[in-house]
Amino acid sequence: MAVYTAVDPDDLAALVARYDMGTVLSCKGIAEGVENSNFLLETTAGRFILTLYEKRVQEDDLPFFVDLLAHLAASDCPVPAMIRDRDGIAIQKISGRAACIIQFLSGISLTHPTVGQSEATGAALGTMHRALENYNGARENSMGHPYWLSVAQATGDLDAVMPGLQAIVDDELNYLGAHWPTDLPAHVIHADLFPDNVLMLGDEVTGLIDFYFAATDFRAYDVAITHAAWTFSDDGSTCNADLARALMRGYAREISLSVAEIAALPLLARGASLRFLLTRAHDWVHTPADALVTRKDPLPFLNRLRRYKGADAASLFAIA
Ligand SMILES: Nc1ncnc2c1ncn2[C@@H]1O[C@H](COP(=O)(O)OP(=O)(O)O)[C@@H](O)[C@H]1O
Ligand SMILES: N[C@@H](CCOP(=O)(O)O)C(=O)O
Repeated sequence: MAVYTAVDPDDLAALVARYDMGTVLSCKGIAEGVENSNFLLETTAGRFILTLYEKRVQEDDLPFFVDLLAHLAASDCPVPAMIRDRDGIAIQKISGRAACIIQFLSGISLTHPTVGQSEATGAALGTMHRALENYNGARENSMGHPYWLSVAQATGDLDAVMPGLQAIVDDELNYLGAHWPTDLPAHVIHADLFPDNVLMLGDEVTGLIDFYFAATDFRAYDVAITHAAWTFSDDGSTCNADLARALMRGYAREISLSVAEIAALPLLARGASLRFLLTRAHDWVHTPADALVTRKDPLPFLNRLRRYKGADAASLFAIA
């Protein structure tokens, strides 16, 4: 369960009173997620999500996220609104944290997607990218190479996760630093489209959520992240070719990646694997003992990294 910060009932009642959403009936911590504190808030007007922003979300970035979600909703993407109070304010404060009340979307967070769900998600990612091609907003990727370096330089953390991990990560950082592309098509991307951030009913995508890592980066990097997140066994050792083809097929219905983008996918997927390996490794060592959260195992992303380094990695991105 991800609840790092508790909410006082009187403070919550005062917050809800700022909105036209009746009065509080219940507010329960949500089991999924690792980044922010999330609550299912029920009022006499319905269900909402209350999110308190924790360490990796900067308060200054919140207006960008409010605008991004409004842009995507206006482009018919199934994203939740960050709801404004009677004074037009979406970004609030509670328990000393920046917080938002967010539209509740129906659908189920997936753990083990089917081929049909993978294809639908590829298409939803492509539709979202088309909606973002001409979006004016921009945000530097706070989870990009400088962040990777900062985690790798935190003495002892990586070898505390697994002896020898530091050397593997250092080698990979050197390789990716020397070979990372510079001129692929870029715009704001989701950058964390894991199965638990896609709500689905059957094969229909009913919600794309959790945009708090959204940033300006290569669209093909978003495809690589989604590939890494959706198409592997739990331990990260095996890529399921059916899920991978379905994801790529769905995306290709909406966007034709260029030859250069397709060629870059294995390398970008190595970067994606390193990014989640490093954030998970950092959290493995540093998550407070009293936080109500289930830490995520970093090592399945080391296994993905190994798979994407394989000589046949390009075949993992085939469409048919
Ligand atoms: N707008 C929403 N509608 C319905 N459920 C949501 C919504 N936002 C979050 N959730 C639920 O809360 C869980 C955690 O949210 P998420 O944003 O992924 O957390 P974190 O910010 O920690 O990454 C999701 O897996 C989902 O079950
Ligand atoms: N998706 C990332 C970290 C964020 O997880 P979330 O469940 O809070 O969206 C990972 O799996 O490492």
